[in-house]
Amino acid sequence: MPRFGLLPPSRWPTLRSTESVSRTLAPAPSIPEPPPVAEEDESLRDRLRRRRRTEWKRKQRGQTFLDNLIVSVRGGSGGDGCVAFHREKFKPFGPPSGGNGGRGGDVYIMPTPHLTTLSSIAKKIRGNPGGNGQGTWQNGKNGEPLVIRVPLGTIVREIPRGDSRRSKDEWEAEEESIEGLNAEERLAKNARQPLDAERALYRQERERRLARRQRELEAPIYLDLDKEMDSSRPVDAPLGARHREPLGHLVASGGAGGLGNPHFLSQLNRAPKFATRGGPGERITLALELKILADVGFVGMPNAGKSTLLRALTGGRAKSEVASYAFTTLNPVVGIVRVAADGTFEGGVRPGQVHDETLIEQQQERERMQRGEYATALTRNQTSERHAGLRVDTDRGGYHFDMAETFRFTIADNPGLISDSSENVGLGHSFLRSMERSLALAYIVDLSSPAPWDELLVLREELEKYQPGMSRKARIVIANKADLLGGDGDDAAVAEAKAKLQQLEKFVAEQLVSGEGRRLDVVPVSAKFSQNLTRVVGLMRTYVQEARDLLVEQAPKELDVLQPGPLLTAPQ
Ligand SMILES: Nc1nc2c(ncn2[C@@H]2O[C@H](COP(=O)(O)OP(=O)(O)OP(=O)(O)O)[C@@H](O)[C@H]2O)c(=O)[nH]1
Ligand SMILES: [Mg+2]
Repeated sequence: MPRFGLLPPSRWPTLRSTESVSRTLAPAPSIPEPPPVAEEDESLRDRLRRRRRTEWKRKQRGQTFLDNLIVSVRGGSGGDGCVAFHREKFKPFGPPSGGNGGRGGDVYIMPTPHLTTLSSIAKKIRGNPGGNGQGTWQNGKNGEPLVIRVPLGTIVREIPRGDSRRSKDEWEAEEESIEGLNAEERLAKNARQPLDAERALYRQERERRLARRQRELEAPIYLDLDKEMDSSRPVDAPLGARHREPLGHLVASGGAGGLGNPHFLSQLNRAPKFATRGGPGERITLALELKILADVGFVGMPNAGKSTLLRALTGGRAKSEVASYAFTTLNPVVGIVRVAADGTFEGGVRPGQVHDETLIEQQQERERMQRGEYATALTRNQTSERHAGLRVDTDRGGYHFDMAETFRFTIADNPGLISDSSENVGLGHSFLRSMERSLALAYIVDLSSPAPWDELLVLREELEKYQPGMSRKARIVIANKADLLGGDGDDAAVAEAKAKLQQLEKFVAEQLVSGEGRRLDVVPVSAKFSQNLTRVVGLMRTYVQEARDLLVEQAPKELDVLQPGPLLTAPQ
């Protein structure tokens, strides 16, 4: 409703007549047709639409996997000093007795193998504050150190000055807090007294900050945390010595504690009624980046069976979702392949195992539970001879691979790559970052599709678009779903399947080469029915072994340093 109260009635607007109303409702003059949208605009719009859909899909399932994170870290602030005077019977004016504040807690960063994602790390981390001082000369408690636990394979970088993602440092924050205040207000805000002790404290804090700025310029923090920190007790430690668990790398130290009022006792002031505040902790902004360390990375189109293969190779231990729709896998999943001396692997020890779609398997599991099969299954300490009454559960447990294992490597299942993934179509190709450090890549194609070789060209192109030269890491083409070919075993269908495989092999030999001009191996398998997987594991093992040997060869020879120099050699 318009408010006319403030206007004289002569200036009130007149109500519109019905005629004018009907005029406004008359059909609008026809708008000229917009010019036809250029084809490029159309494709751009299409790409944006797909990107939005991708992001929506990732959000819908919750962002449980995170491989890039910016955290702002602040050391704990020091506790404040206390103003107190000692009181005792028959001593009405005791000496000043305020305790000092405790030091703020330092913040450390430590890699741990128990995490696989950065999603559990808070974006703002603040160290524990030091306790305030109290009366009767009680000093405040020092803040407990805080350890930020990050997954193995995390790279920590300090964000440099001038980068917009960086949060303020101590000086900038202090400047901002006193902006627009006059000198008196500034003094009151900081409660700083022009005293010698106070000045000394201020100088100390200034020096600390200057040293930190210097360090920031000369050696910004860069940590490549791909090794677990050794927490074992040194063998030569004295008996009964206290063993401190490692805390990791120091990233932000806590602020100094404030001084209590006994510090300001002087000849002129016998009853100082002031103490100092604790100093603020260091502030730093860190960029964390997680690079998964999988030895072999899977690259394939959606629905090629990558997740099924991961489950088959790890004996169902790696839980990657399997379903018959595209983009089931949204984030990389890592699994471990354990191999015995005779070439058998953990996933292959139970013959006849079928790795079906996740929902179907869950349903089967539920039915098995309802039939009470788990209740009568053998536990790890029981054998079928001693407990003849119990049934041997062939599907679960019972077989322990630990004794037989002689070699292990990790494999990573990835979301599907499609043509134009580099333009953020599908799930994009940012997840390929996690494979940059893989020792080898495996192409997975669906052999039952009409032209599996076309998939290979797309995959190679997308890898190259992500990082030129990346496709040279590919060592093997796994032709999955071979069980769907060959019909019921009639000669014509088998001959057709063989011809298709030969065509694929020919294509690979002619078109694809990996690093050092090597030909890629082609292996037909059925991930669902665990067929021909021993061969795949054997080949992967050789790639991983070769790459690891190469790494050892290229690594700087640490032993050379230990060789005795001319001064250490025994006299002739
Ligand atoms: N017959 C047969 N079906 C298979 C085989 N491997 C996988 N499948 C089926 O193919 C479908 C897709 O399998 P997934 O393992 O989810 O495929 P993916 O490559 O991980 O797919 P995205 O995660 O979407 O990229 C599922 O229905 C599987 O049951 C196989 O060797 N034989
Ligand atoms: Mg998958």
